[in-house]
Amino acid sequence: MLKSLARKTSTTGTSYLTLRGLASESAPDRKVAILGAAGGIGQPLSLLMKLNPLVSRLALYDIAGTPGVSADVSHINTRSEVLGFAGEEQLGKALEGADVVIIPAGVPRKPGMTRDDLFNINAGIVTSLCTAIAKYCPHALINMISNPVNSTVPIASEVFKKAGTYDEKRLFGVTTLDVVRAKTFYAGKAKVNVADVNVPVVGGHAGITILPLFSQATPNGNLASEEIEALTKRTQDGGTEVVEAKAGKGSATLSMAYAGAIFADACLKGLNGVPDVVECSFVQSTVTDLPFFASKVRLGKYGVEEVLGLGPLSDYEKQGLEALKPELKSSIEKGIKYANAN
Ligand SMILES: NC(=O)C1=CN([C@@H]2O[C@H](COP(=O)(O)OP(=O)(O)OC[C@H]3O[C@@H](n4cnc5c(N)ncnc54)[C@H](O)[C@@H]3O)[C@@H](O)[C@H]2O)C=CC1
Ligand SMILES: O=C([O-])CC(=O)C(=O)O
Repeated sequence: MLKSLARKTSTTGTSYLTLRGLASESAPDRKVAILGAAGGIGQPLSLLMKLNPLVSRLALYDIAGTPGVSADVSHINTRSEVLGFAGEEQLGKALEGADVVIIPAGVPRKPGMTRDDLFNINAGIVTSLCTAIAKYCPHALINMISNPVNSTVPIASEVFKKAGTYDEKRLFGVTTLDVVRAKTFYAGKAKVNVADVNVPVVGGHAGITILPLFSQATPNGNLASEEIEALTKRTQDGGTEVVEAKAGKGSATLSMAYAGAIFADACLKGLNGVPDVVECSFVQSTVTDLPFFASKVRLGKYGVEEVLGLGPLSDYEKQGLEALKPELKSSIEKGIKYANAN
């Protein structure tokens, strides 16, 4: 029986994903919309959000397939009411009143592709969805999963600016899967309990732009520098590892749904006034000279409460930081340029 699967999940160890399946009488009403809910990520993410007692209404939107997903998920005896919406004419209804909008809509990679190879298709999808968000729920917190995150988040910011609704505190690129992987790989190598591990991951969400800060990992595993380098590379290539293993059938979906559920849960806790909710996320930032950057973020009643600094870096991490900047800068600029040309 799914009685309690409470798990320690945050970078700081203060936030929990509680899958208790119990209605929470005292939690305020919160509507969560998932755009792309019939997809590989969307379906398990819909399930996990249905298990979250902080959600009172769950809107599942996709271009097709959502009536089935929502009928299925709606039979689960947890707090939230589930509604399915299919096709663009129902998008407004799916979004109206949403507190958090999670976006796993778009095409995934196949072997041999980079995340940037998804740009041409996903940029258009994200633009149309964000245009609707600006109209129907301009104050919602946006959790952007669609790749390439390093460009889709800047695209979303420009769409919102054009619509006059941009609030940098409410736009998040979901990089939680990088943290989830870094924790798992570190725990395996350091032989420590994975539930106790915290590792910040900063930068962006593609290849070398993913920079895990193992020098700050807790508990201290006393790993050799070659082990840290191998763990860094494995974290950076974690997505590709899954793409290759799936051999043409898509990219990470189940681990991504888990990561997306953790991040959305943290957003809801922040909105509800839970103190000290900290997760890594790709947000508008002044931590480096780049306009968007992933780092630890404190979540609050209005979204980002504080973007936290990087903390002390090892020489290896300092090199990694300098090495990632040109690629991240050009992905950000590509997104901004696209949004302004469309
Ligand atoms: N941020 C991250 O860490 C990760 C991001 N991703 C990204 O998430 C995205 C989705 O991946 P999967 O779920 O595996 O793909 P999928 O192809 O299984 O599902 C995508 C869903 O989006 C829907 N969709 C397409 N256009 C839409 C639109 N205009 N409005 C609403 N829905 C629309 C499709 O109908 C489909 O159901 C990909 O871009 C992938 O690269 C995947 C894993 C990790
Ligand atoms: O690798 C991909 O294309 C999907 C993704 O972003 C990840 O798994 O981190």
